[in-house]
Amino acid sequence: MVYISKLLHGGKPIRRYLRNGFTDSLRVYVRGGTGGNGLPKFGGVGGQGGNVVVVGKESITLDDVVRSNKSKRYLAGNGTCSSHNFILGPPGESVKLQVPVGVSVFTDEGKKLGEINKENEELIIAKGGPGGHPRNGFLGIKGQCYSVRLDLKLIADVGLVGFPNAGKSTLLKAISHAKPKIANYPFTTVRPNIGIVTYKDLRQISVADLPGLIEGAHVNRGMGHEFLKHVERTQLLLIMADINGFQLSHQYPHRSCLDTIVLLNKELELYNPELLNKPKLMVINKMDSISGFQKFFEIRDKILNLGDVFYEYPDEMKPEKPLIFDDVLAISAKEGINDINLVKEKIRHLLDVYAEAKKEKETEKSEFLSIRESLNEKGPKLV
Ligand SMILES: Nc1nc2c(ncn2[C@@H]2O[C@H](COP(=O)(O)OP(=O)(O)OP(=O)(O)O)[C@@H](O)[C@H]2O)c(=O)[nH]1
Ligand SMILES: [Mg+2]
Repeated sequence: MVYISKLLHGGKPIRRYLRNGFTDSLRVYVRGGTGGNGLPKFGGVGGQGGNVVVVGKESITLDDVVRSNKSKRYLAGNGTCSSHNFILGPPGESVKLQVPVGVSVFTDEGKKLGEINKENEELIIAKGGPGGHPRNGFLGIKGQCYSVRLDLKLIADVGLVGFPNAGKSTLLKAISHAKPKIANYPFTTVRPNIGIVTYKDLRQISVADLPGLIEGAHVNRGMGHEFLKHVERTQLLLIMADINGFQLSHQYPHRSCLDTIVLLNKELELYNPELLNKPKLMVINKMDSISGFQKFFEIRDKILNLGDVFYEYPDEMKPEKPLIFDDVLAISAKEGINDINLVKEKIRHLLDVYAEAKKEKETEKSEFLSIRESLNEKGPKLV
C-alpha cells in the first residue's frame, strides 16, 4: 500500500495531513532535565540533563501528536548525581517528540527555534542543564523550560489564492474528490482544504484551497495573512479572481476583477516578496456570467502586463513588483467541464516544466562543481 502511494506521488508518499484534514498549530510544554549534582569530595561531575528533541515524521499529523500525549507536556530526565560508584553521573534521558514534516517551532515570544523539513530531522527545543562540577559549585543546573508552538505549514503542490467568493472551493471540488463547503458569501472557507487531483496516468498532485484574502489582510483584516504560510512551500500558486470583481459589503467599495488582482499582488508581496517568484497561474472565473468574455478580453493584456496599470492606483494599493503569470485562463468552475480539464492539464504542465528546469539547473551546478574540483586537483587553486 505504502509502495503504491509512493509510486503515485512521484516517489514521495502523500503526507497524511493532506488526506485527513489537520490541526495546523499546537502549543506544548517542554522541559529539559536538571543536571545531576557533582561530588565535591572526589571532584565528581553530575550527569547532564536530558534534552527535549523534535523529530520529523512524514506519516503523522499534529492530531496524532495530541492523541499520543494528551497532557501536552514533554519532560526530559534529570542527570544522575555523581556518587562513589559513578564519579561521572550518567546523563538524563532525552525525550523525543515526533512531529509532522513541515513544522516550525516558536517560543511564546515569537522566537523561532527552528524547523523540520525532512524525515528523521532532529531539533533540540529544550536543552538539559549541565551537571554540577567544580566551576559551578557542584550543583546541577536546571534545564530550559517553556511552552512552545508547533506550527505546521502545508507542503501541498499547488496553493489556491484569491479574494473570497472567487470560486476557489468550487474549483477544488471540480478537480479533486475534496468536498469543501461552497456558498455565495465571503469567508465560506475558514480553514484550508486539501484535494488530491488524480491524472489518467495515476500521477497525483495535492492542491490546498485557502480562506479568501482581502485588501488589508496584512493589517489583519478578514482572515488576515495567517493562512498564507501554507502557500510558502507550495510549488505553484493558482491565483483566482471573479470576472465580476468583489465587494465585501455595501460599506466597502466595489473592486473590479483587475483591482482584486492588483490587491492580491500587494497582499502577497507584503506577506513575503519571495512568493512573487513562484510559478503562477492566473485563473479568471465565472465566465458564464453576462458579458463575461467581453470583460475578460478588456483586461487580459493588462493582467499579463500588470506593472503597466499600477499608475492608475493610489499608493496604498500599489505593489512594488508586478506578479508575472505563466498563463492566464478564463473558466467557469461551476459550468465548464472542458475548463476544468484545461486547468488540470495546465497545473500538471507547469509543475512538470518547472521540475525539469530545476533538475537541469541542479545538474549544471553539479557539473560545474565537478569541473572546478578537477581543475583544483590539477592546477592552481580556484575559489
Ligand atoms: N456563476 C458562477 N458562479 C460560480 C462559479 N464558481 C463558483 N461560483 C459561485 O460562487 C460562490 C462562491 O464560491 P466558492 O467556491 O465558495 O468561493 P471561494 O473562493 O471558495 O470563497 P471563500 O471560501 O469565501 O474564500 C458560490 O455561490 C458558487 O456557486 C462559476 O464558475 N460561475
Ligand atoms: Mg472557499
